[in-house]
Amino acid sequence: MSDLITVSISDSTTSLPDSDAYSTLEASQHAQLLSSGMSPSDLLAYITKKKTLETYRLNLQLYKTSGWTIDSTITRNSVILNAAAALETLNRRIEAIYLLENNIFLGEDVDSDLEDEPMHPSFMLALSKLYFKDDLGLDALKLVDKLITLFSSTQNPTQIQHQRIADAYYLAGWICIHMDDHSKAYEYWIKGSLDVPGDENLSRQKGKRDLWDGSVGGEERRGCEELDVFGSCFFEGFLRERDFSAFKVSPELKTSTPALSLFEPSTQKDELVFLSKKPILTATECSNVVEIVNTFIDNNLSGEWSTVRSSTVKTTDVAVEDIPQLRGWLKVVMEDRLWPMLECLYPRLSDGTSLIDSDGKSRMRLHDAFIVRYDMDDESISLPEHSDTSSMSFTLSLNERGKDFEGGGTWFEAINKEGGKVVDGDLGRVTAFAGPLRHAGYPIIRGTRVILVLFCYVEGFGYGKYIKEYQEKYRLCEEEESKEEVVNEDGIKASGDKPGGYVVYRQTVELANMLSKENF
Ligand SMILES: O=C(O)CCC(=O)C(=O)O
Ligand SMILES: [Fe+2]
Repeated sequence: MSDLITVSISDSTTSLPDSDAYSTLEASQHAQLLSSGMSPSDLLAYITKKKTLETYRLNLQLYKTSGWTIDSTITRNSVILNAAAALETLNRRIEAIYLLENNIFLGEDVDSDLEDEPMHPSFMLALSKLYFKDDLGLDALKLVDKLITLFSSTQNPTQIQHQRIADAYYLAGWICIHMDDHSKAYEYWIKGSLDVPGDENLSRQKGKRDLWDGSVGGEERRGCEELDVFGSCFFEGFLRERDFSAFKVSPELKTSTPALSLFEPSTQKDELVFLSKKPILTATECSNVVEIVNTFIDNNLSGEWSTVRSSTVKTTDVAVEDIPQLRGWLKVVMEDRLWPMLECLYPRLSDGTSLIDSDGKSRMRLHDAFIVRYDMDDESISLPEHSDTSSMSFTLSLNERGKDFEGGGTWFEAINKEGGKVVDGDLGRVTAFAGPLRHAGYPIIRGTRVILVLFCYVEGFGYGKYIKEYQEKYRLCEEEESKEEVVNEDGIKASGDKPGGYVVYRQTVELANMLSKENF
């Protein structure tokens, strides 16, 4: 999960500053640097760094001279915030944190005159973002909670305060997602959307719960009949041994597989990946779904697939929540087939509970669902190694190997110590696995492969603490840092991708935007 914060989702355009802020002297200096061999992107980085340093120095100077007593357009708070933002951009986070915590410029000969005053809310929000980026999730959450409490007691909040509280709720949710506690994240987002009605980010998150949670109504079921939902592939309940091929974590890789920590070892028996022996979706259902997706892309995206994630390779996918015709169908599939399947595959969690609550209802919830397309002609042929933001994930094959494509499948690192293993389900079959496992979309070599991917979580089961404990027990963090990527002679990794690849989901891109908003 650490790539969540370290990956910088920067715009790769290399346009130079506009002419207003750009003197002739600077322009000629830059032209010289370019002609001496500097690349445009290096030049842009150089210019940005120089400007940020200037911003920092200017604000330091304003602070030293109490500039706000002369210039009424600035305030002490804005000076401190601007300076801290510049420090963060300059990769001087410790100084930025110190400045916001103490109102003192570290290493500068200037005293604070604000020592005993309570921290300003804008500092709290900025500081919690910095704590979060610095992997201090608990500190960040504590501060953001304080901010939420503070605002809850504010009468008639201003527009700015409204935005700040919406951001605080939004950030709180992301901190929880990063700590692998989806239930708590949605709690913050739902409460936030009620406290700050109309905030787009918060209502979209609440909208996901309104959409996916709760039993399927009769109306929704009837609407699904066309999709052959009640096809003949139905199992009379699932049996782990009979209906699935199970893949064990290789004994040599157990200590480097924290995903094991989510489950009770005696019932899980080191089996974290399962492939259904029979189709879970009928052939008609699969082709109907693919047709609906293609029609959606044609009608809404001018026939062009795009992506909801950020990756080092070209990826094309679409979120199921955005395709109205598929929503009811997916709900029925989850309730009737996928949740019962998980109950038999993952009978007991590491906290001793099961996937059924005390009322006999499933605790499984959908976090995100995507239709993913790999297409040889479109150069989107694989997905680099990653772990999902989920306790359990599914990939379901919506078209046919041999007929529609060759290659592909889901690669898992932990189930074979010699370069992992590709698990490839045929049409309508499902691969279920523990989300924190390292896996990849293995490259196709012909045609178009279409799959449905689901990220799920268990209501009330925050698994972050189990992962952390496991990592600490086996000191995985240090190992991971020093772990070299194993690359074959042809420069390709066992997972089928090039070295250094990553993939992060839409939520991570949104998160990165949120963290950099208003300079933080
Ligand atoms: O292509 C596959 O089978 C894997 C897809 C996957 O891991 C994902 O979309 O998160
Ligand atoms: Fe994945």
